[in-house]
Amino acid sequence: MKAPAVNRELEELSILFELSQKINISNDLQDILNTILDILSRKMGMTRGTVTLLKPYTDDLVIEAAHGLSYDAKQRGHYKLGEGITGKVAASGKPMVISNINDEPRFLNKTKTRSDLDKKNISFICVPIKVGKETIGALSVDKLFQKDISLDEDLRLLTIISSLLGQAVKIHRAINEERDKLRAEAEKLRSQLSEKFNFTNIIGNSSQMHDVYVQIHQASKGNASILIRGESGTGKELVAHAIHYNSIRSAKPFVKVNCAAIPAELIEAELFGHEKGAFTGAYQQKKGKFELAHSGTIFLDEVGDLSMPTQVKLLRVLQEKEFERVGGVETIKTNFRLISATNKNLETMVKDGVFREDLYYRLNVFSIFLPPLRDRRTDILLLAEHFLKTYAEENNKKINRISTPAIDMMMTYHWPGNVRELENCIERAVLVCDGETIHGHHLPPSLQTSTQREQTEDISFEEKVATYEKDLIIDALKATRGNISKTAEMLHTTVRIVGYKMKQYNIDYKNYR
Ligand SMILES: Nc1ncnc2c1ncn2[C@@H]1O[C@H](COP(=O)(O)OP(=O)(O)OP(=O)(O)O)[C@@H](O)[C@H]1O
Repeated sequence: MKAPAVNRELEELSILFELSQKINISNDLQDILNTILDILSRKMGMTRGTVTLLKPYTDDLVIEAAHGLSYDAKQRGHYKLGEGITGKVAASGKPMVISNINDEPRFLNKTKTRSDLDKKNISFICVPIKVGKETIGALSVDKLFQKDISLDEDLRLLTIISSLLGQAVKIHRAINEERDKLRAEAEKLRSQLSEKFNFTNIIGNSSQMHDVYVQIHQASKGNASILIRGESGTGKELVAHAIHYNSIRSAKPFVKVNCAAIPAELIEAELFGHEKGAFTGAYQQKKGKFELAHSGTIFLDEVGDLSMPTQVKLLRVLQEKEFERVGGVETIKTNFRLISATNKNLETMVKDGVFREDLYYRLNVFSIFLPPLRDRRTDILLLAEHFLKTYAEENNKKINRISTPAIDMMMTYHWPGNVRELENCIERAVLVCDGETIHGHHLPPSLQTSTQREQTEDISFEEKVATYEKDLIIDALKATRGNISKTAEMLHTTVRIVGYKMKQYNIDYKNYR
């Protein structure tokens, strides 16, 4: 059998090892503090552990974490520097040990968690938490008073732990300061930019977005046709709006046509209008989008989805600025500005003979590219906080923070559905969150990274392949906004196979619209 002293040393070593590991892997200070107090209680019989920290630039001490204290008791735990034992330790930077708190008049018992009966047998140890020479708080614990056991060993262990804790607080404060600095800097730049360009609803401070702002500014000054490119959900429509509302046409109509959503046989009537009786169901004359956009801007979204015959007609309108309604003979002249957008590779389509080269040049006089969100990660936090504010207000909820682990999950995710997916993700998180902070578990399962999954699940080869297959399909559905034939195209497979796999994995395409 090992001697008690050896046992104690082993126990201390294992505690210190467990703690330093926790500090190494976690960025979440609350998590670290709770773990420390939990280990002290579990392994050393130290109950009611409390970490009290000085609020920066004040002499107020506030309970940051407490083991075995209710929420109300924690709220009562406010001290002034120098007040009570905790306040004295924080003020002097020296530890205090009280073998029996019943004999100690300075013991304030502010949290009111010990009854008089309890107090009889309790010792109290409080050590300062320091960063360098500065004392930033105190760590205290209760221990059952035992006549024959010296408290010196506990004091020594707590002093080591509090120095580890000091390091963790220091790192945490440095990260927060850095983040606040970046946020303030981003806010400053954003307001400078929005003063200059007034694109208040477009969020993003990455260098790529700065290029986009400059291009929007240039585009809105002229009258040339603009082609906006980028994956689905990157903000192409937002940019089209910004160009229009910053141009001299801003007081005139902005007319949007989603070329992919209108059936091929109706697109011409939609664009150019029709006369009464032009086809079955044409009960009266109807103006087309080009006519409605007179003096304003027409925005052709998903222009890569236009059929060849419609492309020919569109080309004529762009060249001559005139057209006839379907079934009509009168030539209508309009003055519009054209902005179009696509997530397709038009150059390849031209090469493949499915998109007219002359139309391509007409559309692409000035092009603006919106980079995918995964290529401008510095915008993720800014966008997430913007959406958090919007949806918290909309849902009357007081959520004002996103936890560090949740931020890490968002920063490492690849966002196949881009900003739209991030927006949906935050909207959902706000709905399911019932506190003041968005945590990792409020985010959708797709944000759990594959490494996290591998760590938690010991799964077979077949299951891994199935997970990969499922992820591929879901990513493609997000990128195509739930369009099955485009998903099949993107994955170089058939609609039948996608349909079969969706059934197999219980995936509903409607969730990605
Ligand atoms: N930079 C941004 N700042 C704020 N919101 C954004 C930004 N980019 C996109 N969004 C929001 O994300 C959603 C999708 O944006 P939008 O519809 O403009 O994308 P899109 O590229 O036109 O997508 P699609 O190609 O699928 O039509 C919208 O709700 C939009 O407001």
